[in-house]
Amino acid sequence: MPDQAAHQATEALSTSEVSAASEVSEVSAVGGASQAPPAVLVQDLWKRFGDQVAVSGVDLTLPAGRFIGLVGPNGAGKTTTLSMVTGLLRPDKGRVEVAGHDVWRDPVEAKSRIGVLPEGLRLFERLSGRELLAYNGRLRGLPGGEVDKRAAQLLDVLDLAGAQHKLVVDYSTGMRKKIGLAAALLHNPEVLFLDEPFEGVDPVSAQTIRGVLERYTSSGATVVFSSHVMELVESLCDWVAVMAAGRIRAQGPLAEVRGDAPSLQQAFLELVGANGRDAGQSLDWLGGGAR
Ligand SMILES: Nc1ncnc2c1ncn2[C@@H]1O[C@H](COP(=O)(O)OP(=O)(O)OP(=O)(O)O)[C@@H](O)[C@H]1O
Repeated sequence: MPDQAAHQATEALSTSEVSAASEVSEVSAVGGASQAPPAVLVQDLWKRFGDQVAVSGVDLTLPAGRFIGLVGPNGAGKTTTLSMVTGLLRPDKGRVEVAGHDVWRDPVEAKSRIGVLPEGLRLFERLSGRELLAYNGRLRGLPGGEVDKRAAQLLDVLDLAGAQHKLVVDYSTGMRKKIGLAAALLHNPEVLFLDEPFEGVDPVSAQTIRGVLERYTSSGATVVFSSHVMELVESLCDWVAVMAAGRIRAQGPLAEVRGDAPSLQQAFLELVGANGRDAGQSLDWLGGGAR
């Protein structure tokens, strides 16, 4: 039932809303995939916080039109990398292009093609969900009528129509993720970056979000999302980059990165060197009861 609901809901999004993304895929189809710029190109990216090197020499080439997962253990550098790729944090060194535009030299062009749902999303709490979308749409330069139409459709699809006049400060964690996603999608970006988009989201809402994202990528747009949940990445993504200790350990089509391992989880544990790590055996006092 949630599957059907998500399908019907995503059908409600008009084809005009994905037209920019479709144009991208048509270019690839006519000109050949090799001629379209990658969705994201990262070269020799570095970031240090004091003594801590958070990102050390990351190179990434993420193809357009894919559902891409960026995975890695806590502290691997995923958020820092995504922040630099989306123009939110200045790199110490390196180059980032999104859809062929340099994020740091040509930020206006690059940012008009990007949608972002960052970690720890800060929203204007004293606006209603509907007002927040109207504000974002106008900031993005969309005409008022178009903003109204898209906002109403997104609120409907994401099951927020009933809460559209409620203040954002009164939204639950999952509702905040969904309104943040709606704001990130409103201008129909070519590349959507999502930091842990399913965290704190219930299974029905997760299914709805999934439906929206699948519809979005099927029209030629690109999703890049970070997650710790390997089953989710394995079921959603067709391209994966694995990060550990500030470096990329593997990147490529899901099947290639998984290799002969029985699951992405197993491949991940091997790639980040976590296999065989003491998983609590040294805590010989732990077990309840004894003092
Ligand atoms: N503003 C900051 N100041 C100091 N250190 C930071 C800052 N931001 C990140 N770091 C450090 O950089 C490293 C990478 O952090 P980052 O948040 O990018 O990792 P992550 O892969 O997103 O982790 P998680 O999965 O736990 O969210 C960590 O060691 C973190 O402590």
